[in-house]
Amino acid sequence: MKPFTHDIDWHETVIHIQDLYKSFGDNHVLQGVHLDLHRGENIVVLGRSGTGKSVLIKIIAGLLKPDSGTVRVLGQDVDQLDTAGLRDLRLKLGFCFQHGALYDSMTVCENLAFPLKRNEPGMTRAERDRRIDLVLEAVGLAHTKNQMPAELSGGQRKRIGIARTLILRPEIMLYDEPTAGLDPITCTEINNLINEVQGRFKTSSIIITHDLTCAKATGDNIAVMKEGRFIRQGNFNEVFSDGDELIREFYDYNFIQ
Ligand SMILES: Nc1ncnc2c1ncn2[C@@H]1O[C@H](COP(=O)(O)OP(=O)(O)OP(=O)(O)O)[C@@H](O)[C@H]1O
Repeated sequence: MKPFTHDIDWHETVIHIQDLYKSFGDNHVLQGVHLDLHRGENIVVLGRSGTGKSVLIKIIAGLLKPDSGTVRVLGQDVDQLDTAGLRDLRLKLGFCFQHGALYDSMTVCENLAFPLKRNEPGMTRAERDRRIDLVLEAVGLAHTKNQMPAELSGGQRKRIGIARTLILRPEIMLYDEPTAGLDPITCTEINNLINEVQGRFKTSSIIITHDLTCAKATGDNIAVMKEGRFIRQGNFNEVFSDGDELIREFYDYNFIQ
């Protein structure tokens, strides 16, 4: 299990979700979700395909409206925010998409400069270069600065994707299947990087995954979603205690290190 992270501030909740419901017609996707993410904490959300993990993330980012319930992010009720408020909030949320979402026609450096130019137009070139060097060093890929994404391995692309998210200094990281499609050694490297980011940048994170090894390595807490709600929450050992029939299915399709 992940060693206890001492930097978690259990008194400060950065995401508070209560009694969250969301349906699409007869498809009742979220049916009473509760979740508290504390400052500095990594929560892993485990759930099979189609259980509503992406819908939950979209509601947190204000991209989808819930039918009912409370969604408070960094002290603000998301459904009370106007367009400008939502834009400001989203700048504090760092999305790490499954496929890295890099621009293939730009170098690594240009990929990292792009969000800065768009969101921090007043920044000088020297400041931008410093910020780029810092995040590249943080993900261990300073030497790839002038390379094209096509020249990188899958694991390196993931790392650059994480660097590009970090460059805007988000308070909360949202990782969508960070280890999907990677070999076991690269998975371990990405899990370690997620923990390094947590320690170094003091981010709080929601990590969506099907990968139990990733859950065990990165989660301070694990929340297991089934049929629209979290059926188990706690640290890895609490959630995956022996003989729990409800979550046994996760062991059936995972190899756990
Ligand atoms: N905009 C939408 N309109 C209608 N139905 C939607 C919409 N978005 C999601 N759904 C439905 O909500 C359910 C949950 O989808 P969601 O994408 O959140 O699943 P998931 O848990 O993220 O799955 P996966 O692990 O495969 O990404 C699915 O049945 C999906 O069809």
